[in-house]
Amino acid sequence: MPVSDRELTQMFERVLTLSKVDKTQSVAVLKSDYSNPRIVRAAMDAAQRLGANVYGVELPAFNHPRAMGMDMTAYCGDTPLTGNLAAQRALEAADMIVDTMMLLHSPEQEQILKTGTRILLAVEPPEVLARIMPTEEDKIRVNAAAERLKRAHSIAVTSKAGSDFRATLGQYPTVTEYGFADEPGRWDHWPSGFLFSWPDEGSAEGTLVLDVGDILLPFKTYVREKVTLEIEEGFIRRIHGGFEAEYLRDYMAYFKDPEVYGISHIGWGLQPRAQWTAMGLHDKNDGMCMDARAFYGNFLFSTGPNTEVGGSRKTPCHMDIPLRGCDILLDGEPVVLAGDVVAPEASRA
Ligand SMILES: O=c1ccc(O)c[nH]1
Ligand SMILES: [Fe+2]
Repeated sequence: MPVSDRELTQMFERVLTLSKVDKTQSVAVLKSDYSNPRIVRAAMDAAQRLGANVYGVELPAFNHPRAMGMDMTAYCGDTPLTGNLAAQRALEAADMIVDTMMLLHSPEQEQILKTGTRILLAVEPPEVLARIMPTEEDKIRVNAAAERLKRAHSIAVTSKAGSDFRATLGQYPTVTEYGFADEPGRWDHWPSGFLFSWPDEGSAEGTLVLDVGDILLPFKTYVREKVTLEIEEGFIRRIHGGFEAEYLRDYMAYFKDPEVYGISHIGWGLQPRAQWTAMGLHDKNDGMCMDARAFYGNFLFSTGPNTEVGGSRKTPCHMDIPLRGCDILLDGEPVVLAGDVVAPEASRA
């Protein structure tokens, strides 16, 4: 249901407080032509009400002629910040950035975070921001799961639909998303509530079956007939099934870049307030549908870039694909069984 501007400002005050914004801090609000002006204004007002030094950085929109669709995750890597070193310096000067235009999966985001600046992404509709307000409990649960993922050497994912996927882990860090950026150099996304890492390069193997009801982002579609992905040495080698398989093959082939078939972040959802059904109640241009990435007990895998963790795969095509009903085992020990979180106990809602 609609959220008032006053409520949106109060929500930002809460989330910026969780992000340790106070009168000792400087906050840059990063925006572009397509930013939601209500979110920009609420972030500026809230940061100022918390006593921070606030400033705006506005970048002309970046349009790549080959990008399709309005979802900001559909074309990754180059952003309105790419090549604008003066603006990047202005952003690095801040203690914290509220990003209303999406730097995610860009090398510039990594460079900014390395200076100790915190970044909070906030691009979802205000109604979604309200329904999935971050809490300290979310952070405790996600971090409990991260303690387990950090020490995992292998992941195996199976499902009744026929998924039988494995990879080794350890080459890349564990990334947590709990909805506020409270530590130096931390990136987070409001709303969220999940965690992931990347498979060791070349180690992802097996089959992932998208069953009826699983989700394809940024298409924002629920799968209606099974799609089977065959993965060898870290890359998707074959995609077969019916219409959705053909659509996915055609979309990925459009980028004419072999790196689009690389497996990107893999992890699982821990947000009970995110709903599998929410995507069906929104238009395709209503944000990027974080409900689908964060819903409790999903197995979220993705394809394409690994720049977020210093990898060299900077391909613009990024698919986020959450599956339901999977078993996820780390070093042979279950964390999710049949789409329900079973361990660690402190991560269960
Ligand atoms: O929060 C996000 C959003 C998109 C993505 O690819 C990862 N995490
Ligand atoms: Fe992703």
